[in-house]
Amino acid sequence: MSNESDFAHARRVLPGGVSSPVRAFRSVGGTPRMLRSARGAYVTDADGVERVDLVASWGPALLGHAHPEVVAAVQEAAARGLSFGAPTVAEAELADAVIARVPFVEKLRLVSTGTEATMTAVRLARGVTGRPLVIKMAGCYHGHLDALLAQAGSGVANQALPGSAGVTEATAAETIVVPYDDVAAVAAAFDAHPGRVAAVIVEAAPANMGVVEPAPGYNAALRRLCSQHGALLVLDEVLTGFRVSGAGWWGLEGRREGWEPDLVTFGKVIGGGMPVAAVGGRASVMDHLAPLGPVYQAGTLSGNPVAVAAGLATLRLADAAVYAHVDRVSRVVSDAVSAALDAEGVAHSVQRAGSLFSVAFGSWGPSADGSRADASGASAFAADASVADASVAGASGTGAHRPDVPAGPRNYAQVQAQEAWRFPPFFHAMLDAGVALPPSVFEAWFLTAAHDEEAVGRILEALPAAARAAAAAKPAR
Ligand SMILES: Cc1ncc(COP(=O)(O)O)c(C=O)c1O
Ligand SMILES: NCC(=O)CCC(=O)O
Repeated sequence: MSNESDFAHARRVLPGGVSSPVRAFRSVGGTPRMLRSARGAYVTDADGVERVDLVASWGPALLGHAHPEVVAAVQEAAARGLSFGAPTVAEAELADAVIARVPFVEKLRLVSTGTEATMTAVRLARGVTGRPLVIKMAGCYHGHLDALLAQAGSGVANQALPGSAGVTEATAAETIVVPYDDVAAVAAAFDAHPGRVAAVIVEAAPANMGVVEPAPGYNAALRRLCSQHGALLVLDEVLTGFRVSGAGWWGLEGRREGWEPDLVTFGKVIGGGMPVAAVGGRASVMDHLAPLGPVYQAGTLSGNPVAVAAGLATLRLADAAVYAHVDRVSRVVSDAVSAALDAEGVAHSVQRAGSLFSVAFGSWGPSADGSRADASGASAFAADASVADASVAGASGTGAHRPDVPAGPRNYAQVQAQEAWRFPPFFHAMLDAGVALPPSVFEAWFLTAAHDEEAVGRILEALPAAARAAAAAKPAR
């Protein structure tokens, strides 16, 4: 067993040697490390090399890998049977746990992957409204369903694909893609298709084109536009849900601002490392799902008892101290990344949204009017002010001021224009020094409750050499 021989084996029998493209080292080069085990903040590869892990299974491992109490819950559930194909009380308990944290959710449908959750949300929105079209934002990833693969960020960004082969023109035509952070573009899309938009779907805080923190009032403006036009707002919290706070990104923003989506999707942390995801919302919307309503949705392994046990145990353990710790170590690591890059004169932006962060390479200065660099963004917020004016009384307006919007790329086009070629040498220097980052500049870095002083110390030690490698990088010719 070794990384090289195991990956050669995998490549013979799995396309690209992987079960999901983001795991391949396409954009950073080299051979993916074949993992043998994971515990706490560490992963061990087939060569027996242990590294500090900042992938965290792409988000689910909020508590760290193989938390003993989660593993015990899984073992106990497995001993009672792996799958029943019949309802269990644990599913209702998991729904209770979600509803307690995210009170606008009255009912939940459990599925196995985030993709299924967003697919179900889109079908439900179409079924409820009787309308065909969906508006999504360029650079937002919602899983690999046909309807939402256009300009999808994540692995699609790495492949430099506009979308995916195999998606029919008819399907693509039912998705309207607008730039992120551009309220006017959403308003224009509604105006161009009166009475035909079923839903706007947005990542609660985008983290698949790197992290882009929503500008203050952006999600609220989407809420108002959806209400004005009779469409549903689908807030995709697959990545942010139960990770950035106990009530996800909505808990950091929507609760304070007083808005709610019509549907919310969860994945990743809700399953604690096992395949659980969900779509939730008000009963009046959710009850359109079969068996109560006409929108069909099903799954042999949906609500799987072993997976649900992992999710329940994870949510029960994810208390305020866990979130405070993850917030703190994320800040320590992201500040250290920035300091290391500054020390080498590498222009960059650390992109933060709650405890999520990523690094974008390049320069983004505030524009002369104090807002930001690109003209399209400035016009977006002039439009947002008019949306606020037209909104229902009591809703919070955002205004055209943007001093609180961080500098850095704010949409997919800006993200893609960065000096992405600085990332591969940075990534490999970290890997060589014993720190595993997500193998793409477009992905968020994930800290966990298990990243203690020692693990964080190892990350900090690795950074100066990685920053030197980024400084020495040259663009491909
Ligand atoms: C915001 C968001 N939505 C949906 C998905 C799809 O989830 P899954 O990979 O479980 O299908 C992801 C996965 O990364 C995601 O980040
Ligand atoms: N941010 C993108 C993902 O988390 C996807 C993970 C995977 O497909 O393995």
